[in-house]
Amino acid sequence: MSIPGLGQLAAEPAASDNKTITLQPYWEWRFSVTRNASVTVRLLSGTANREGTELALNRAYKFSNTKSFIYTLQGCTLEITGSCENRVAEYATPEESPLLTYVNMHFALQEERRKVESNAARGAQGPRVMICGRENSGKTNLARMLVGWATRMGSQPLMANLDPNEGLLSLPGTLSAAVYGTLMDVEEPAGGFGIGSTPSSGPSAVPVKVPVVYYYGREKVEDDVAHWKDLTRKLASSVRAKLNKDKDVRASGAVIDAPSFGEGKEGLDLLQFAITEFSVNIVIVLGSPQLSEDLQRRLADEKTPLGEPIYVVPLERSDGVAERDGQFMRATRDAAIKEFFFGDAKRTLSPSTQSVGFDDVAIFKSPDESEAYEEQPVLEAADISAEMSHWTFAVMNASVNDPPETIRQAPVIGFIAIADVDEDRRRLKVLSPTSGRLGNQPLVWGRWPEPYINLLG
Ligand SMILES: Nc1ncnc2c1ncn2[C@@H]1O[C@H](COP(=O)(O)OP(=O)(O)OP(=O)(O)O)[C@@H](O)[C@H]1O
Repeated sequence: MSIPGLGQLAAEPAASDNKTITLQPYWEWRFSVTRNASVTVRLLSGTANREGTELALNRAYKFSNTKSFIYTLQGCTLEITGSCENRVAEYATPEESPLLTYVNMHFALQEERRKVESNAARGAQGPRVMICGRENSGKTNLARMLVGWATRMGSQPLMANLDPNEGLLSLPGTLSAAVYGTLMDVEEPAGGFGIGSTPSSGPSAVPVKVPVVYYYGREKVEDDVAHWKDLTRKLASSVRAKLNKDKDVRASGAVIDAPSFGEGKEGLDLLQFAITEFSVNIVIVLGSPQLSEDLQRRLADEKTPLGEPIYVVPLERSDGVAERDGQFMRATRDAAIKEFFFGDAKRTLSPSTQSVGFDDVAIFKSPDESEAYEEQPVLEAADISAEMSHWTFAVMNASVNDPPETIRQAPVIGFIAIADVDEDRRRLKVLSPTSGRLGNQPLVWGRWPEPYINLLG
């Protein structure tokens, strides 16, 4: 797709020296940096944002293993140090940038929030917005921008992620939600579940957000639709409880990042299911006219439980959205898991390593695929084996004596990893963010993400 006015600057394969670039309002500096490289960005003048969060003047921000962009609404000068593919996206006027439509959307939402503020004590709710679109349409980015901008204006929206492929303040393979009453982290807005939910040994520059997390343990919604629907229902109910309990959050509403479904009937059914569960009243569709039309048709006569109509708003997909191949996604997952246990350059964590007897833990897994097709899959006790080495396990907020379905749908307290299995001595080496005993909590062994890294190696 070509956008009129977009200066097609050739991508620079690698810039290994310092350079200074000046961006006009609504221009973007797009960059892609590999796992083994890093790039440092410093804002020298003007204002600049990454996702919804402003960069501080003269502070060095370091990025690695990411494809992203820094944009400016007022114009800025950036100093770039390091090696990465990058380019400047120029627009002759702000109207030609998709960002302007996103900013306008934000102001429309802010206006809705302002309107309900005075009635929030009587149950009025701010907008519940779901962002839909195909793969790589920029959904997650837009969700983060809308939440970041709202936070900056004093709102406290909830953000929820229904796409198990990427974790929000959590590990991949989960569905989660959290209130954003404060800033996101410019360098890694996705990180933090381990730090937020467990005592950490390092200080955090950005206030901690404690998410509610459910464990799906698979990559795609299609892998186990019934389970995804159960967890989506659970997450929606947690979100509802939060909106009911806190009037500031209620006035701010929620932003929900939907999974990328195809345009077929099943995808539409699942989107409609999530829209109903979360009482969504604004559906943003990024770059997919067919999906917008189909949703518009389906939702035309629907109302939320508060009696509101459901609006479908088609928005343009930015041509800057980057393709991320399997290798890149795997590196991102590895980094998220490693960061959960060990922290990052800014916050080093010291996980504990415990030796635990086979009989002191209760591990559950879903039955094999073949059985799962026959009937609704439930959990079954798993025999401990060397195969479990290097996998992560969800620690569930349930008792080992609870029925399997209760365990499977319980909220997650945290994660542990099995570093080593000694079958002869019947002992496990367990890596945990905290030093407390594992206790009576059941552990669930998902099927994804697979262990790619040796966490102790
Ligand atoms: N304007 C842009 N310039 C450069 N990179 C961008 C831009 N917009 C988004 N990206 C990057 O493109 C990638 C995909 O974007 P994003 O995750 O928002 O898409 P998505 O639709 O949520 O993807 P998924 O298919 O995983 O659901 C991300 O790495 C994101 O940072």
